Amino acid sequence: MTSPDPTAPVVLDQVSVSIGGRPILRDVDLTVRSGDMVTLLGPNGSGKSTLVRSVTGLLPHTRGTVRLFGTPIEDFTDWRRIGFVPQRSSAIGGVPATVREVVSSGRVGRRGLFRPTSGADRRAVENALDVVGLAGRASYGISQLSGGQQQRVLIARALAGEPDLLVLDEPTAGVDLVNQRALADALGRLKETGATILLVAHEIGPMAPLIDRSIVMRDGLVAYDGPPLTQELASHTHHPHGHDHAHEGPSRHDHAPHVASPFDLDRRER
Ligand SMILES: Nc1ncnc2c1ncn2[C@@H]1O[C@H](COP(=O)(O)OP(=O)(O)OP(=O)(O)O)[C@@H](O)[C@H]1O
Repeated sequence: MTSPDPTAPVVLDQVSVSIGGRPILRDVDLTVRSGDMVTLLGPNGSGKSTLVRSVTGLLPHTRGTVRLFGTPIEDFTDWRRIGFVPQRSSAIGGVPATVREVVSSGRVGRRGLFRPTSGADRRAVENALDVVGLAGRASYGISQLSGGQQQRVLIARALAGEPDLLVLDEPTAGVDLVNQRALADALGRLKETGATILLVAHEIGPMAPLIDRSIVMRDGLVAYDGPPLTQELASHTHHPHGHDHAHEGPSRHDHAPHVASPFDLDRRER
């Protein structure tokens, strides 16, 4: 379900990505429209993380065009508009910082590196901590938190930047229902501000009512692009031909536990 709008938050036009000469994404066409929450589903290794890493500028594409808000990614500089929550990683536990410090680092793009924090910065940080339910733990060291709480810190960090586009890579993997509900709440509130959300997800759970559209990846191709799939539909339907494109019905979703990706504190360094 692509839109012709070239200024949409995310537009991929015939995008291919190869890693070490091996094709990982193949001729992907995709548009994420403004204000939509889109879930990216698909089996283990189908290319979901590769796609979001391309969209967030972490991984160069080898062919095609990636546009963010109408600008080819090579020329895109307004990174403060983009928030990214990487796959959960134990690496964050080793960061010697408090919860508030990590969340505040999400404001750097908004205020500039050496500018003093403003009232708006402090409010955004407190609000983000509140939304993920960690206001009471703001002065804790990151390593004192559980894995699910650390994931919420990363989400708060992205929320503090008040992004127009938030990209999350499996934020609910291994996260209990309480944390999943907190995340759904946070995303719902972000969505109300008009933000666009692209979410790689295995567990849809409490986020289901927020979802506008689902995309299913298979072998580096888009196998389905259409109305939201329920967890059940996504796991019981099958596209025998990987090359088949959107609008033909849902695809089988046989996700296995994810491959961890490195924790990237600053994706803007590239
Ligand atoms: N840095 C890398 N070097 C080599 N191969 C890679 C690299 N990153 C990803 N791949 C390969 O690309 C393919 C797609 O991986 P990707 O992580 O994008 O899939 P995914 O759909 O996100 O999977 P998962 O659900 O397990 O996270 C896999 O076969 C993976 O092994």
